[in-house]
Amino acid sequence: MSAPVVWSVPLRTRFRGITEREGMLIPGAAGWGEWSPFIEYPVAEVEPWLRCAEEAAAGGWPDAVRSEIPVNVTVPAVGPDRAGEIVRAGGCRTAKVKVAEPGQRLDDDLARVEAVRDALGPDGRIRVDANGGWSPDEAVSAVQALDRAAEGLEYVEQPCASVEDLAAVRRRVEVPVAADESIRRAADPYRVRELEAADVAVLKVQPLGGVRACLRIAEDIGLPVVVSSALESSVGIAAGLALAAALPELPYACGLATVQLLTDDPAAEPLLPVGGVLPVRRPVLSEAALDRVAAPAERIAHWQARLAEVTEYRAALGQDRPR
Ligand SMILES: O=C(O)CCC(=O)c1ccccc1C(=O)O
Ligand SMILES: [Mg+2]
Repeated sequence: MSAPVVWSVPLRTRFRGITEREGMLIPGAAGWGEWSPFIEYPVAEVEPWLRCAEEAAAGGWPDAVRSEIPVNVTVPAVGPDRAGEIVRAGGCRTAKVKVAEPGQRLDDDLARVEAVRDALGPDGRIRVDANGGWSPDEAVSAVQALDRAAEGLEYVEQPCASVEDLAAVRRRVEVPVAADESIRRAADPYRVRELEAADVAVLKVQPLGGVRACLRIAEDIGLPVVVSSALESSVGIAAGLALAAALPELPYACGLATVQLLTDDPAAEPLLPVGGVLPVRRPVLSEAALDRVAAPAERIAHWQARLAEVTEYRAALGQDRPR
């Protein structure tokens, strides 16, 4: 059995403030698992991300009930021309557009969404993701304006940061509301259900502790689920696909087409959509690709130290094995 590998690749365009994405690939009996928490996350928050990688490596994903997953193209907070190019290159019938980027204005979002509508044509679907960037009042007026610019929004993801504000906005707009950070970074993901704060649950397998853990949340939360990536390589995307494939119902396109945002990938055939869908499969890694994406020595040392930190954290909790 081979040892863990650390990969690092530049992004095609800056996304949530990052220009480079990196992580660790962990081998196991069932194949590779990906552990790629964001650099700034503290140890308690990155521990469930490791559980996801360990589950992928060890095996035990639930049975698939479908073999293809419809996906959205993800449009970062770029200018309108670039947004149109990304949508046309993606070949998807649904686009998710980032809005409320720090340092930008609503006019930038409106121009981006209009360009996405032009590129998609009248029957494509448009959703927007504000990553909690608006106050409730800002959210209400922005959502109404964006709904007009898009000629109809499918939903707005995480318009405000807190779950209480999400619930308040949901009562003031007609556009459906999706919860993302209110589930994956919340002490209690079920507050979304208690407060009736959302119409859609966005689930990401790494922050939520793996495919089986997410399947349980999906069963309990009582909302339609959109499986979305955390900007993983094809190895991590495969875990999201395993969840999307196992859900009894999948009424929306998933946010798993983000390998398009990376400049390279460790897989011989990266998980890029064809005709708006991704196949449900694990990628095969190639030696040549692993050489290209290999991280420099100081980043390997960083990830090894971080892994040791999680191991110590688990031991301190009296939990040296993952839950
Ligand atoms: O859902 C998608 O289309 C892509 C994934 C995505 O947007 C994302 C990727 C990394 C971190 C956060 C987010 C997010 O949904 O907020
Ligand atoms: Mg989101």
